[in-house]
Amino acid sequence: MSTRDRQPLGAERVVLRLARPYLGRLVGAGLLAAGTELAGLTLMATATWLLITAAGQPPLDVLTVAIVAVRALAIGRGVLRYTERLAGHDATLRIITDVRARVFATLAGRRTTSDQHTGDALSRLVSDVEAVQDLLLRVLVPGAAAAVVSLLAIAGTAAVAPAAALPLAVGLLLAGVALPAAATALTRRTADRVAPLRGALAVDAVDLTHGAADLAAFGATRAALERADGRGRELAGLERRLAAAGWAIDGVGVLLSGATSAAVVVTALHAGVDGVLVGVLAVGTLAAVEVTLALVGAARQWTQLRTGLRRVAVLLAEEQNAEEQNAGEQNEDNQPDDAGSTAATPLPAEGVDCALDEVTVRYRAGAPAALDRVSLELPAGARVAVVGPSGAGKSTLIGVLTGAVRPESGRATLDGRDVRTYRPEELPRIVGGLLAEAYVFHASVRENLLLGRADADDDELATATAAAGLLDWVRQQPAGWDTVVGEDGGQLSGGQRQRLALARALLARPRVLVLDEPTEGLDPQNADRVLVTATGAVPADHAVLLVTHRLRGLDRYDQILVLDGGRVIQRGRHEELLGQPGWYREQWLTQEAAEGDYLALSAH
Ligand SMILES: Nc1ncnc2c1ncn2[C@@H]1O[C@H](COP(=O)(O)OP(=O)(O)OP(=O)(O)O)[C@@H](O)[C@H]1O
Repeated sequence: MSTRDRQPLGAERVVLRLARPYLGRLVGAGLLAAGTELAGLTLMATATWLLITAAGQPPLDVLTVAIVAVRALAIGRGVLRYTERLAGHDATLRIITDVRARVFATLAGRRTTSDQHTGDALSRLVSDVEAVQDLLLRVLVPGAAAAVVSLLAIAGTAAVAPAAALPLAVGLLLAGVALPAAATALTRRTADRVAPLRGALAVDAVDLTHGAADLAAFGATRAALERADGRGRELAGLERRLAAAGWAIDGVGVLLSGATSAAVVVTALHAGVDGVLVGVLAVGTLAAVEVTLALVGAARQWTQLRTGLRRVAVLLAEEQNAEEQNAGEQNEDNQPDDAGSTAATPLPAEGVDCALDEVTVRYRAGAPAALDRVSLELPAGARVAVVGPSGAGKSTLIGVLTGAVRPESGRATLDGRDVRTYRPEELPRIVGGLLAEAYVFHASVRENLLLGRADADDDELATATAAAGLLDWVRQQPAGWDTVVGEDGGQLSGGQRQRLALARALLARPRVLVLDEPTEGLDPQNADRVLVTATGAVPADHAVLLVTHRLRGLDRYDQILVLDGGRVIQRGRHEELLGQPGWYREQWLTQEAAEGDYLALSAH
């Protein structure tokens, strides 16, 4: 069966498969939880026996063992509870660290779906991964403990009063199976709506925060707040409904506990069991049913967790399919250096030859192709520019090169090897640079730059910053390299922010430098100057792929690709393209005319 045909595994199975390396720890936690509950039950039964027997004022030595046992059980139960919590959380936190890393890797490497909201991603990383934690800690561990304690309680009762074991078994079955099933049926539909609603609310929160300025500018703040408020109220309503169902079920649980205890007492009395033992059975039954009622809570938790778990499972299945597909493609390539794992591949020492081979990209099935059979040669040291109208597919082409966008067909290669067979931490050192909407961190200029290359010294920082046209500004700042730039570079102008991102890209010195609109936000003269100094700072054997709207300066480029609607409509050098009718010449004439007007205006 091909990996494409494979259905995602059930959510619980996906999680359990990830938990497999930690199974020993989880079983240990389950046994400790069972031990804790058993210690509690035995404590109640022994204390009851002690109280009833002591009322008859027997000699002290009759009571000594029970007194010691009560003390030991009381202390033991606390110790067991503590170690159970430690073991359970230790196992679970290890598992969810794995899960979170995988969910993050899948979300980070993904640009192919349209439901890409930061808030939704955040909700997947936080709430949905917490669902995995809750499944293990609040469903599986207490569930296992309740099952073990129930069986031992029935066995213990059967040993003391065989007739009383039947009503106890029935009560425990009702408490541990029927009531949890009823709880699930009652709350499932409501619970299914809670997780997506939480995701939507997280999306609203991120939109309201990050988009506050734009919402205000368009007078849409009130409508957006009302929408989020409406969702918040709907969520609160659902949570209230879940809580009400929970209380009702808890009430039934208490009734069931009393009824089971009464049935056990009546049966034991009929069977002629000793009065003291009947008391012990009554209290023991109450304790056993209470432990089993934990399964109702577990079932309720499980209904609330299912949607989150399913979303995590779908993501993890996606990641696994991608891994398997990559492994398959590598084997198909059958190149000598591809024989082992991707981890074993050494980085190419010098510049690399990069190419796109008949690449087609579609963001959604049935949608028009964002790239349609695009081919491109970018040998080591080449300078290639990609131009075209907005939405032509330029950023998508960069996404394919950097491995962020998965082609529907065709492939991007570095020295003949598919970019997607490189490890995620390895690829950016070979192909990378300034991508669209580069993020500037709320940190100092130096820290933002060092993200490009952690071991760069001050001279290298200065060279890259000068090439990006930002060095003078840095020198003018009282704090120099330590100037803090604000959240997403909020304390910089648009142009300074862009130059900082460009300097970081230059400092990283990838063998194929991609620059997506590197001079956006700069005035025309500065844009031209910065582009010349920036590309001049790139080592001669490194390739440069520039995406730009501005055609000035492209006469220095070896090849220009004109994209429109995802297709290459023109290809050639600047002079060749100017010499033929088409988008490039028209755009050049328009820009030159506008530039003339701009220069005339700025001269006044
Ligand atoms: N993540 C995405 N999900 C769905 N469609 C997308 C996504 N990213 C881009 N597209 C679509 O793919 C097409 C090409 O987009 P792309 O961003 O590559 O164009 P572009 O040439 O870089 O545009 P611009 O010059 O405006 O940045 C567009 O129709 C766009 O709507």
